[in-house]
Amino acid sequence: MRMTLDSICQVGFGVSLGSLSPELPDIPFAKAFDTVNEIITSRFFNAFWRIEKALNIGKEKILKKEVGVLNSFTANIIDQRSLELQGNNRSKVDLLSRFMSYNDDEPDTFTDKELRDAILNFVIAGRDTSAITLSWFIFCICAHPHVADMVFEETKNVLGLQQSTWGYTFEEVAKRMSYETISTMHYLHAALTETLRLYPAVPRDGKVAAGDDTLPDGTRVKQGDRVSYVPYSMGRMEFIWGKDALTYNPDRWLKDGVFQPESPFKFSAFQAGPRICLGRDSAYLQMKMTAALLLYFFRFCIVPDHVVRYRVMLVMPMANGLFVNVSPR
Ligand code: HEM
Repeated sequence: MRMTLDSICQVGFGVSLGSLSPELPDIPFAKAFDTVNEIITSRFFNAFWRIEKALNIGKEKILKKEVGVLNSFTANIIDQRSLELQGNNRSKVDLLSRFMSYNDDEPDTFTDKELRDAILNFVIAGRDTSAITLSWFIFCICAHPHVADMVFEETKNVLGLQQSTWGYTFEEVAKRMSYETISTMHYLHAALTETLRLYPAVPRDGKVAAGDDTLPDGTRVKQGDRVSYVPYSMGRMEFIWGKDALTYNPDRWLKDGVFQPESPFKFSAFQAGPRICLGRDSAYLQMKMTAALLLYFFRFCIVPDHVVRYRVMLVMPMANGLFVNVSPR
């Protein structure tokens, strides 16, 4: 979570949070973000949240305070960036700067509130999803150590490294990674995709019908009806994936060693259609770089008796975290 938070803050709005620095500092923004996420999810199970909100009591009181922390964090970034842009400092290439540059051509294209929502949207879209997927990936390779060995071999071959990892630093290996080298790591791509099939970071996604419609199977939907699709269930259905639907098998995605994508209407972890995840390629890039580095240098093994369970939220984290023993290769 710290790594993906630092990464999305840098790419999204050019801010270096440093939450992954060696002392692992408490970041108030990250804490507030988690609390807000959790309380908003709990509203689904609490019929009285509107009353609590009106009276400013219980969790709703905490929510109000933590939303204040998020708002002042984002307001500071927007103010700072406005000053830089007024001073004609256009060196930043982050997403927020790009949104704000639209206001140059047409003032007020985006209000500060819309910019704030864009920032938070990128954090929620980019932080938990990739971090959770990497946790489930480590879980899967612990259960299937031959997959970790295959990723090690692929990383070694694609990046031109030696069998023995001792001669290299993390930085040296990371520097050999580029769009080109990463895009030829087909086995790792398959192993991550297989993880998302069985453990989709967004396990269920709800929609509200904008108008009356009929689904392909003839089901009538009225305007305002809620419809959900459930990638978690779809990823485990035998009639979609075959008899071995419950088996973790990256090879199902490969033909002659080359990754074969499936229709997003079959593999729905990133949604499908015009509103498909905008960050999919960026997520794969980040997850592949991280996974390749980790599996090149280390072996992972789940701590004996540690119970791994999912937790039902908007995303699908592990209820008790993932405790692993890590040893050098
Ligand atoms: C494993 C990682 C990821 C998964 C599984 C994932 C999944 C999804 C899903 C299911 C949606 C559709 C949500 C909905 O409309 O109901 C979505 C939308 C979106 N995602 Fe991702 N995502 C991931 C990573 C990222 C990253 C890293 C970013 C940003 C850099 C990102 C940016 C977005 C954005 C902006 C949307 C909204 C697109 C739109 O509404 O047009 N995602 N993602």
